[in-house]
Amino acid sequence: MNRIINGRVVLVHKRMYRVATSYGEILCTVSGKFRYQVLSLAAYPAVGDYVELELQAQENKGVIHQVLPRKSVFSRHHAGMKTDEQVIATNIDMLWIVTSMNEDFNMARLQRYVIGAKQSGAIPFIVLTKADECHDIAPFIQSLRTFHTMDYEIVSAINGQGLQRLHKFLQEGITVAVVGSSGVGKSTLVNALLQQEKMRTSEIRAKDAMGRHTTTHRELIAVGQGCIIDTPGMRELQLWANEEEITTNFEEVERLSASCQFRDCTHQATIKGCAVQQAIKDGELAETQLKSYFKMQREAQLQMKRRQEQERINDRKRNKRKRL
Ligand SMILES: Nc1nc2c(ncn2[C@@H]2O[C@H](COP(=O)(O)OP(=O)(O)OP(=O)(O)O)[C@@H](O)[C@H]2O)c(=O)[nH]1
Ligand SMILES: [Zn+2]
Repeated sequence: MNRIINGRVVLVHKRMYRVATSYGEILCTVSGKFRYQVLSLAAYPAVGDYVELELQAQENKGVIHQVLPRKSVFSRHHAGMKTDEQVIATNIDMLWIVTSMNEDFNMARLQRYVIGAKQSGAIPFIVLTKADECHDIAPFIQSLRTFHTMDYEIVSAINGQGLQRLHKFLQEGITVAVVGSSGVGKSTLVNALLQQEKMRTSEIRAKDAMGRHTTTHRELIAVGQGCIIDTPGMRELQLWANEEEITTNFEEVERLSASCQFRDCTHQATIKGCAVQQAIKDGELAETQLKSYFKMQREAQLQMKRRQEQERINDRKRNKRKRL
């Protein structure tokens, strides 16, 4: 009987998984039984997952038997396809939504990431990059007012601005996923954080199955006391079909809620001091816009519930098979 151990997935490459364990990094596949029992692509191991694996007699090889329940999931969906969920990172505490302060800055895209982040169960945080090249940061900060409840940091990987403050988030047991469009500076930022620790990044950056360094695949790396998951730039982060409309309404309601009397205001008609309801009375906001906002929130909750239900079904199936 081979030894069964726990580990955490640090890199996924095709159907190979690199897993960090107390025995070092083990290159794994999933067991035949896992493949047979798995109900959706989203249930396969993803970066950040804690897994149970069986060490093979052959050195540094293993077989994954089980993915342990996920505490948070950042995923991307394809419009019109219910089951097509692509898991980007799991078990994350904080999501750094990275965007550069230049012509690539795109509010609609940023909002999509914020909505996705809120859905994931991790705390969203905005990182504005390339401060060294930006002559006027004011308009970018101004745009962020939309997300009144969210914190942000202005950084530069070139002159080191803001890096120390980001580094402080990397406490023991904390996992941060870095997301954002291609070219905004995610990998450069992660490298800069590592360099601040005076570590040789070449040794830390994960290698693929052939031993080559790779930047095209997601990876989890130890930084400070915590972990960072660097994700590849996503060309699009599709959440819902009528996104345009949803994000506009989202922006409106979020902006107005900054003036609500209570920070956790639910914007119902019966609530005192609600700026959103006031705006409806004043004719500044259409009731349908608020309805659309509520609908989006319900959908997000539903998605969360579906995921939890799926976990339960998977668990039950696994237990049943164990008894057979
Ligand atoms: N001036 C300046 N350039 C930066 C900074 N950070 C990154 N860059 C440049 O921006 C380009 C893209 O940086 P990457 O780190 O590869 O971007 P990424 O977000 O990881 O991109 P993907 O891997 O495609 O998702 C590179 O040419 C970097 O040198 C910064 O703080 N200041
Ligand atoms: Zn309100």
